[in-house]
Amino acid sequence: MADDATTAPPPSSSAATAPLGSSVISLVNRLQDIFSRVGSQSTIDLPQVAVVGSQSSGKSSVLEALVGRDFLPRGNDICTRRPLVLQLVQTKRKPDGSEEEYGEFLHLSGKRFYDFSEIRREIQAETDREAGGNKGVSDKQIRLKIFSPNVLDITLVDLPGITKVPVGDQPSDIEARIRTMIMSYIKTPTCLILAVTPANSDLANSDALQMAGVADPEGNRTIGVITKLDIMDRGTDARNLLLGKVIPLRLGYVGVVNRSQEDILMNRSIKDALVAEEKFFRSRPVYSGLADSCGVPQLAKKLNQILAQHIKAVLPGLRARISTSLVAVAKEHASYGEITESKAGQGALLLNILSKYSEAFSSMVEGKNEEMSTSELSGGARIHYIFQSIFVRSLEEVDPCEGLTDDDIRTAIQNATGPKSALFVPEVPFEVLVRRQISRLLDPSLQCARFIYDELIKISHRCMVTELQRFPFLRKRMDEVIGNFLREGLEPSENMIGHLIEMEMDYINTSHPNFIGGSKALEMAMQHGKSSRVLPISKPKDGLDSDKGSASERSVKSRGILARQANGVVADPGVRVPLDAEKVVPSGNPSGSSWGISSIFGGGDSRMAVKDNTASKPHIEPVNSMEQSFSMIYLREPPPVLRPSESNSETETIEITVIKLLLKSYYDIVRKNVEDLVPKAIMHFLVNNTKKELHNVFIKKLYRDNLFEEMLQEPDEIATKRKRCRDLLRAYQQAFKDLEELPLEAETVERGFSLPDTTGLPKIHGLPTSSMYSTSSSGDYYASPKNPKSKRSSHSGELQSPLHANSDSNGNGRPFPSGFYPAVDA
Ligand SMILES: Nc1nc2c(ncn2[C@@H]2O[C@H](COP(=O)(O)OP(=O)(O)OP(=O)(O)O)[C@@H](O)[C@H]2O)c(=O)[nH]1
Repeated sequence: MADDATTAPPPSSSAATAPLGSSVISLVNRLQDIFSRVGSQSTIDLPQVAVVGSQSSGKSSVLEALVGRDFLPRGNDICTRRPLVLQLVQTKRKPDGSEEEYGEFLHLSGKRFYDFSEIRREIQAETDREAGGNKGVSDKQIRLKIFSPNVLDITLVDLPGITKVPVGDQPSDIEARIRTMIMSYIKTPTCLILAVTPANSDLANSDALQMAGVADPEGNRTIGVITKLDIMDRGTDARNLLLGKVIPLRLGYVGVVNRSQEDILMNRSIKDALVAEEKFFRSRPVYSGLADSCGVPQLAKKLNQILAQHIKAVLPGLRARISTSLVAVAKEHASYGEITESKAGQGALLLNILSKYSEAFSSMVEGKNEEMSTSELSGGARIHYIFQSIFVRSLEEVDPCEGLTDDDIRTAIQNATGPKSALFVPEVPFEVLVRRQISRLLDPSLQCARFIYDELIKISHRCMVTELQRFPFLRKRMDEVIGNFLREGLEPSENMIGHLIEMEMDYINTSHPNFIGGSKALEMAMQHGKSSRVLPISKPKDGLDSDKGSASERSVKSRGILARQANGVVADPGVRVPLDAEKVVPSGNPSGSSWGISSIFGGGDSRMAVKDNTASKPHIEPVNSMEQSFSMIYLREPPPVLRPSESNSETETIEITVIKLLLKSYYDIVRKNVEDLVPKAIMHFLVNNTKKELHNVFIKKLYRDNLFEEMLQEPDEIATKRKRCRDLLRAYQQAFKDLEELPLEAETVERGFSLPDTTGLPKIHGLPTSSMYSTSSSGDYYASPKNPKSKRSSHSGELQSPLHANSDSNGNGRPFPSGFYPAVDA
């Protein structure tokens, strides 16, 4: 009975010899514990095991013996005709300690098979459904899961045997088909190959070894299994085969004796079969000294060692992963900081945050931020970009005469002369027009300040994002304070910009050394006029409007460029103004010492010269006034809206050109000033002032005893996160420590020692490892059990499976459920 078994002495040596389940299960369980503690779903992927061999070589029997269950259809007439993928899934023991083992097919998902003979029947039925009832073979898998707390999460694959001659419904190329199917499984580098060859056939003709040799030429994952040692020809034995003297195999061979067809018919249990197997080897002196190559438990041990080796190989990767996560969790934990209860502590914390924030703000503006982006411009670099690439460039692109048509200029000129016919190109229209153009600089300058303000707001949002996550109230208050402060800083910058533009508009400094001056402008306009007469189609380089160039051709070659016609009256083309402008206008610059509008045209002297000349201007009479009429003369009504004369005299063209030249020249001076001073004003009043004063402002507004509590208030969510993070951190630290110890354990398993603490099994001694997968052993597999007639060995049911652990996770010996391993009274 089950209880008897718990107290029973160690089982017979065959059952106790490092069963595949026990030692590796313990390792895997510890790993899974580690993963579950850190909340990770990941686990290690164990390699799958596939059995290959020719038909009826005993593949299913080997697999069954390893699993310890009767559930596969076996027999001379019953073949494996579809790949059976058998997934062993470890389940948790129930809280009351009882356990449940069952099978479930993928094609009947949800239906649990607690009776394993029913599983066998379903495999047969499902095979027939797909492959037909007459020996047909299909590569469509049957997927079966066995759930048990005593198994390892491992996948075993039972494959159809290789046949040469088609029988029943089998196609003519049956051999090639089966080989392709087998190869698709065993070529996977993580597949362990059990190459099964019956001892009563020639090893040199072994299909299993031939295929395994192709799939695994290095022999790193192939174990040779020799079955049917019991039915070899009398006088022959498999000693040389097992020693690898016939065909050497890196991982060696294991000879097994499975149940014969007769045993199956007589319902001989696996357990009895294993006992019989042990007896067989013990009774054959020829196999003495080959302990590690004989018997199903030895095969299980070999697999054990390979799995342990595999686990050991993946451990460094797992450790690296845990270590990476550990660092990330530690960082996150640090970001939540510690809870500060005392007033003094809170004050210090707040002060620290405010100072750090102000420093971070300055660093970002100055480009000294440690976490500077390499993918885009940020902080101060964006400010520079706004000044230079947006503001300055946009101003440079502005045409000083934009929005000013020749008509506008003409109107301005005519308006400025008032009721008189002006004698000169007046300064007034220039001033009016230049002011109008300067005023256009105000908007982009204010806009520039706004842009910088926006940038500073953005910078402020990027400061201490992670650190302030835990203090959303403080963050909100800080955002308010800095927002207000920046707005306050924007005002003086905008005022300053307003003043700068007003200053420029208020005093038009025509004595500026870079200003072209009236005389020069006139000279250039004259040259321009001349050249446009010579080359009427050529466009002036300076981009000045030359559309009146051809008009000047039509007009009289008046030299009286400074003389004005009456508004709206077409001058007599025959009348000449005997004024040589070149004489009037000095070619050099006007004396720089003379300030004021009057100096546009080169100072008092030239002005006088103009006056003198204009004094000799002849009286201009309209042509029609010469006609005498005796009838009443009616004047036509003046129109309500008067436009300037449409006449395009050369004089006017030159005047317009002069005005444009003056405008452009002066506008350039102002533009340079604005380009220079606006960024300076913004930097001074907004940017630098914020940098300098931010910390003080924070202290003034936020550092108040009565506000500490409120501002350092953490949302519940942060407290929860901190706690979760702390727990996780501890779990990771423990996991990391545990993982450091595991390779030693894996090594123990690999060497064939059972684990001292969890398996509850007797130790198997003396299994030196000569190579990676070496299984050479001096352990005496055949050592007689001390008490062969123990209660446990008297179970008439199936023997404890080598793939099953015989202990629970606490290391206490625990029998398998009586349902599966029924105990029969001795
Ligand atoms: N005497 C004896 N019979 C064995 C041994 N191994 C297998 N048999 C018998 O050989 C027959 C075929 O065994 P299976 O385990 O079904 O062989 P298989 O390789 O799975 O067969 P297929 O799936 O048809 O390829 C069965 O009757 C088994 O009882 C053995 O070691 N000794």
